[in-house]
Amino acid sequence: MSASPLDHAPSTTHLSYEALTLLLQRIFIRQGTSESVAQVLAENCASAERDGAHSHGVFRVPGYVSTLNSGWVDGKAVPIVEDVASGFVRVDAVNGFAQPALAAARSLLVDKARSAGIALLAIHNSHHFAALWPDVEPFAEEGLVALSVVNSMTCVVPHGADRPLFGTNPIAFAAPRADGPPIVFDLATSAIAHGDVQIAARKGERLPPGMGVDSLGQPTQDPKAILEGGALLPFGGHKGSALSMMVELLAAALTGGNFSFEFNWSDHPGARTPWTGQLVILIDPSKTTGQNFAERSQELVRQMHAAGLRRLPGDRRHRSRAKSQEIGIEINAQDLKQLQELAED
Ligand SMILES: NC(=O)C1=CN([C@@H]2O[C@H](COP(=O)(O)OP(=O)(O)OC[C@H]3O[C@@H](n4cnc5c(N)ncnc54)[C@H](OP(=O)(O)O)[C@@H]3O)[C@@H](O)[C@H]2O)C=CC1
Ligand SMILES: O=C(O)C1=NCCCC1
Repeated sequence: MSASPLDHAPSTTHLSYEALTLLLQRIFIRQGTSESVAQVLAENCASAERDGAHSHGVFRVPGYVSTLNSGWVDGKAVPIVEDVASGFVRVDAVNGFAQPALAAARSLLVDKARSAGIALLAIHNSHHFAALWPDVEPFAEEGLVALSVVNSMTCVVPHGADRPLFGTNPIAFAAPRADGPPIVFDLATSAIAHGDVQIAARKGERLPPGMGVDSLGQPTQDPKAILEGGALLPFGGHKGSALSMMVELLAAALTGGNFSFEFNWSDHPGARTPWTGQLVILIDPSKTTGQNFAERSQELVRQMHAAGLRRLPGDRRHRSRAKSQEIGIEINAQDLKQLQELAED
């Protein structure tokens, strides 16, 4: 059999952050979003891929596309920002994505945090399909402490319960420090993110023990059994379960958004984005003790390293970011072809 030219085609390729963002922008516009929404989603998705956050990078694009095509989310929604009180901002995302809602409220929120010392943003009627750290990291780069929570869709069995109720409900935190990038962590309150279960299923890999149960409620390491009628478990038993419950309360009950179990997308085949809420809290640390917070957080990091810690949350992302900036963002050639097709569809 003679060799096909494809036999020699590279299996991966590298794109600059700008080129990937432009490609993603074209896809989102092509699939029915406004230019401004496309820009926010494209930057978010390209940042995730650049930082090696693969469960929420280009892997998510087909899900965005099928959701937009299903009519479940409004890709052209214009968020309504309400200045409700000295430290409170409320946004109705009008059935659009959460990140454009955050972008619309951002400058008002930062002004309030700087003047009152603390400010709270409650977003409802919103869809979040992404990693949460891009929502908080930029605030810490401006010297603010930021905390955000978002709830997702029912797929996690609360500790001690018989059936799924909670979402995978991530918590993201960012704080400035003196001699380095902000300290950032961003974690699902489930034992594993739903996206990582999908990726494992696609690759035919088994999961570590303790991540989920099958349709009979029995422990399983088979990602397909979790996705097809099974469910995830919270991380850390009752502790992760309590945090997940807190996320439901803060991201949904407090904002006016849906709990993870409250929306029904069955009339929209292809819909993948949870229709929930998001809370963001900003604190201006200069208003609290008068001490230099960034020096204090740097001291904590110094002591953690002195205690033998080799990896801070966020270190892996920053290594991936630095590599991507040097050689470009690595994209699987098949994925790139699919993205190009979606941009021209
Ligand atoms: N929109 C939504 O509804 C949802 C989004 N998600 C997203 O899924 C993503 C993945 O979540 P999850 O799987 O829980 O994340 P991980 O378990 O991979 O990582 C959680 C955090 O811990 C850090 N970390 C991981 N391993 C170590 C280690 N060995 N030492 C020190 N720090 C470590 C990570 O830093 P680093 O990044 O540097 O590895 C990260 O900040 C998140 O971005 C989350 O926002 C999840 C659920 C729902
Ligand atoms: O990975 C997850 O878990 C989720 N990510 C995006 C929104 C749905 C849940």
